[in-house]
Amino acid sequence: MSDPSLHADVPPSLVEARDVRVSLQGTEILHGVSLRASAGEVVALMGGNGSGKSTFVRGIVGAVPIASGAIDLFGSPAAPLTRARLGYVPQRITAAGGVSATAIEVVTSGLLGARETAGRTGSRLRGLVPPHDARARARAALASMGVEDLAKRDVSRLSGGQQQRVLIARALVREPRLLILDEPMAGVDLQSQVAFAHTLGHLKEDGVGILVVLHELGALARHIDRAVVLEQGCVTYDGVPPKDLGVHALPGHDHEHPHTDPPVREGGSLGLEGP
Ligand SMILES: Nc1ncnc2c1ncn2[C@@H]1O[C@H](COP(=O)(O)OP(=O)(O)OP(=O)(O)O)[C@@H](O)[C@H]1O
Repeated sequence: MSDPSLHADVPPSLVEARDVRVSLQGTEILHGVSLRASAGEVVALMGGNGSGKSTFVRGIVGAVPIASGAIDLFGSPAAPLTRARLGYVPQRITAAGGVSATAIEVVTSGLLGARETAGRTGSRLRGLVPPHDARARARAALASMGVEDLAKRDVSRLSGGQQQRVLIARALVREPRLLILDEPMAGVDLQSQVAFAHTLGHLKEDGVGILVVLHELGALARHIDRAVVLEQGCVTYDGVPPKDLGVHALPGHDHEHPHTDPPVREGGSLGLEGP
């Protein structure tokens, strides 16, 4: 990494990926992707289906190996210990996985393995048992997602959108400095999206860095500082988020269905620049 003192105006990054390549089953999926997010910054990772968004965030969290390049988390090379400090909500998984568990149990489980649990510094049990205030923290996390009333419900019987909110609460309960969300709004109704946008605003004010995979900026638009667009495993845009545009404006989008979005501009421009 370059000497930060040489760039005093650039805030230190919570995540910095440089020239990341990932191959899956013999095919290179990411062809040198770079991205950074700093404290208090919300970065939207956008792009058409199959452009590599999930593969990239899975590379950051260590779910797929990177073939080359580098990923720093909290200023150090990514490693299991540094990865344990981030909050991650993967794309479209069911909360319970067939196991019967209440929403509050699912959220409390987010505190297991966390290295920064309050009150247990130095304990051999640190990270292996939930902290004493786990249930109160889990309830607060559920409340921040507007689903406190679901605390005692079996997650396997919740709707997809409700499960998604419980999973976001599970990531939030660790109070991570960096939150990585893969399409958190998928299957979530508009009212809940607006509630989550408020939560996101508070997290941002608290200095949390957020990397969020989105197809549309939607309810989160006003909190997004920067958009990074992937196309076929390459970054084709990194800058000011587009206003009122979503994946329809991206070059990789399949334009078979009718809609009223502005056309993609000629000459390699993505039509994503601000107004
Ligand atoms: N385990 C895997 N093995 C082989 N190829 C894979 C695997 N996972 C993903 N891919 C391929 O990698 C490419 C990128 O997939 P990825 O899921 O990262 O895209 P995405 O941008 O997240 O798409 P979407 O918007 O549909 O979620 C696709 O061509 C996909 O088929």
